[in-house]
Amino acid sequence: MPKIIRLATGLIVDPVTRRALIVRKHSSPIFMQAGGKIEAGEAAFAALQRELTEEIGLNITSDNATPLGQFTAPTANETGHQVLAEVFYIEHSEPVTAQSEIAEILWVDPASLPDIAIAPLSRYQLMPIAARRLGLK
Ligand SMILES: Nc1nc2c([nH]c(=O)n2[C@@H]2O[C@H](COP(=O)(O)OP(=O)(O)OP(=O)(O)O)[C@@H](O)[C@H]2O)c(=O)[nH]1
Repeated sequence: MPKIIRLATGLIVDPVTRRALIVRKHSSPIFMQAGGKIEAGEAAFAALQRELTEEIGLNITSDNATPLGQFTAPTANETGHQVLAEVFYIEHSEPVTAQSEIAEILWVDPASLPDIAIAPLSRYQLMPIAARRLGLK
């Protein structure tokens, strides 16, 4: 049976520069959405608030995060497993800073991704949404 990992992730975009944010953790060579696992009994939005503060020092409220719904994709790091992600769209035009578990932050053109390893959820599902919403496609 494939394992399902429940995540809360942010599709964070800068509407001024028309770029989308992806991050890489020290533990992985693959770029992906900021966010992480939803803990038992935790609401998806609360999980995302906790993860974004921990990872990039970004504090979100329900006023600046719009739910996009649930998305599934193969996991980035473990073969044969799936992520089930609750995704929130967040417009943010201020600098963000990588906190302890994050090795790198990248603002990318979602319509023309750089030649780097990017998790399936980001590459095939969320970057196309960002590109459309930013008027790039
Ligand atoms: N955060 C995040 N994780 C993703 C994405 N796509 C994807 O396959 N994953 C996978 O989902 C899992 C999430 O783990 P995580 O390490 O981000 O979660 P976490 O912060 O709660 O980790 P922890 O268990 O070390 O506390 C990893 O296996 C990761 O590779 C994505 O876009 N964002």
